[in-house]
Amino acid sequence: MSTTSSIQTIFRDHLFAGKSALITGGGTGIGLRCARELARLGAKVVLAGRTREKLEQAVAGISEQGGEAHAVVCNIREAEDIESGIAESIRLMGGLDLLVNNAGGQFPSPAEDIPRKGWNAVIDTNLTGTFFTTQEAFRQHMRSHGGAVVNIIADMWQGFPMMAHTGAARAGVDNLTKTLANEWGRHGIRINAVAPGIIETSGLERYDPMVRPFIEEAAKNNQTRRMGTEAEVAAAVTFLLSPAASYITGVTLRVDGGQSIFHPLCPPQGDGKMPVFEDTFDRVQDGSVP
Ligand SMILES: CCCCC/C=C/C(=O)SCCNC(=O)CCNC(=O)[C@H](O)C(C)(C)COP(=O)(O)OP(=O)(O)OC[C@H]1O[C@@H](n2cnc3c(N)ncnc32)[C@H](O)[C@@H]1OP(=O)(O)O
Ligand SMILES: NC(=O)C1=CN([C@@H]2O[C@H](COP(=O)(O)OP(=O)(O)OC[C@H]3O[C@@H](n4cnc5c(N)ncnc54)[C@H](OP(=O)(O)O)[C@@H]3O)[C@@H](O)[C@H]2O)C=CC1
Repeated sequence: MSTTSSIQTIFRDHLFAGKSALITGGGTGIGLRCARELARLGAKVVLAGRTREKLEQAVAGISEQGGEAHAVVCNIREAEDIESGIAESIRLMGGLDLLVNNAGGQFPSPAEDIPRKGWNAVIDTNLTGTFFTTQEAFRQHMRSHGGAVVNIIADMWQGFPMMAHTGAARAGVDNLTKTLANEWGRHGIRINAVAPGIIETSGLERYDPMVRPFIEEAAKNNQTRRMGTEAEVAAAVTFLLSPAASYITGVTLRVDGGQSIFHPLCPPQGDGKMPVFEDTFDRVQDGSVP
């Protein structure tokens, strides 16, 4: 079974024909899933990240299925990388209509133990990197051509215990989403965000395995009683980038099964009756469906 042909999408063929999309952190996980869907719908895509090998593998998968994809090595913690990465993306695709600020990460730690270098790494990636990537996209292309941006943040609405750094950074991006939507609407630019709950991705595997039981327990605290899928996040991103969202800017869409509305008077119960939206490809690969 193929990678892009088997993805679940509710969107029509050629929806993004003629459009150019840059997805940071596009080599893996949520970013790659968004890139696959955008390419499947006709967009040219650039996948940006720090690891060339991962990017090239992802590009090959999309290209095999007839999508147009390119890899751009770019560390969003480095100003020069952002400037040259955006320029290279525009050169490769002939424009930059859509930007998904998905690159990010953090490590679990009690607040009292977070070292300054670790704090700075997380803020530089998730807040500062997101801001300057967006600013550079604006300066080099979107100011004169318009566009649509989606920022990926997180469920930090009640704070983010054990991840104070990323909670602060993502709350900053939520606010930036509103500021930039106000400042740049006059240039024909829409800016929205998606706040995932706990999503089963390659990213979770990068944490110490000792953390996994806590993540699995936490993932039951929503009305679906499970983790979300990459397809469920990508569907929200694709919608916000699409013309169907042409009257939506400055909002954050929560894709968390209701995790962020947890209420102690009515905690989630039962086995989870809501159907999942996912790619059969993922389960075929891991052997869980025949
Ligand atoms: C209930 C759970 C919900 C979870 C919801 C969210 C899930 C996700 O977002 S998963 C997707 C993202 N993936 C990740 O977050 C995992 C990857 N994380 C990282 O790569 C790191 O944590 C990073 C964000 C700090 C980036 O690392 P890197 O670029 O490699 O940065 P440095 O090596 O320069 O590290 C700088 C500095 O950061 C401190 N540090 C890094 N990791 C840890 C750690 N595990 N524990 C404590 N401190 C850490 C440390 O100070 C590092 O400096 P040095 O000690 O000099 O290396
Ligand atoms: N999975 C989840 O439960 C949740 C995830 N999120 C967020 O969603 C986004 C995607 O995560 P997910 O797909 O799960 O995990 P991944 O770890 O698979 O994705 C993160 C991507 O970001 C890239 N990246 C990290 N740092 C940088 C950097 N400095 N410059 C450029 N690229 C970078 C990584 O590639 P490389 O290391 O090669 O650069 C990787 O491709 C992240 O922002 C994550 O924090 C939010 C809430 C929940």
